[in-house]
Amino acid sequence: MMQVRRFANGLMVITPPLYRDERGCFMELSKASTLRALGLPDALVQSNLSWSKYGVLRGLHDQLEPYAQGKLVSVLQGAIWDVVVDIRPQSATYLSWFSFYLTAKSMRQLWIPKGFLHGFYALGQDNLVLYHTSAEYHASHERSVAHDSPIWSVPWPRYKILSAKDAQAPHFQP
Ligand SMILES: Cc1cn([C@H]2C[C@H](O)[C@@H](COP(=O)(O)OP(=O)(O)O[C@H]3O[C@@H](C)C(=O)[C@@H](O)[C@H]3O)O2)c(=O)[nH]c1=O
Repeated sequence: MMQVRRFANGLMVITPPLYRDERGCFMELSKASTLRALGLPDALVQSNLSWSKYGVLRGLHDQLEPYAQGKLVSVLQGAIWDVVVDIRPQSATYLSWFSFYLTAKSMRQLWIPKGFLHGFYALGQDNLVLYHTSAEYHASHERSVAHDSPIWSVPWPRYKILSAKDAQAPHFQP
């Protein structure tokens, strides 16, 4: 049975059923009718895969309207500490942050609705992250925000490897 844990309005951790047999196991990662039943957009129009070594911090990112993206995040190998910040001005949890351990072993998926900044810290040696998005990537609309903003004070590990873009990212202006 699928398990769903809901957090800030729309944010959820989904654990799809895992079918084991003598060969190994099987699971559905993304299915239109399941997404619809959960109230999520049933068209996830882009799939992305990133590989990160230990200590890589990607984020915090979002994409601006009209290309804002919901993201369904799964970890295929290794483990990440996933962090999201609610930047929906009308939300009861505006500017609050939430974090989740996602591992290949647990196969928990995180659904991040539009209106959240997203980032993660790679915990294993090899960390493969697959995520499906509800809108396509548009370089002109992507945004990087400083991960270490005093607004949310996320306790990131000290050791971190950032892209040049993320290292220079401006602080979020509420
Ligand atoms: C995200 C993305 C990047 N790219 C390109 C741009 C660049 O040359 C290269 C690496 O891009 P980035 O440095 O932005 O990759 P990365 O730092 O992994 O960006 C990702 O971070 C996580 C936290 C998210 O939430 C994603 O939405 C995305 O923003 O890949 C695409 O072609 N399509 C895409 O959808």
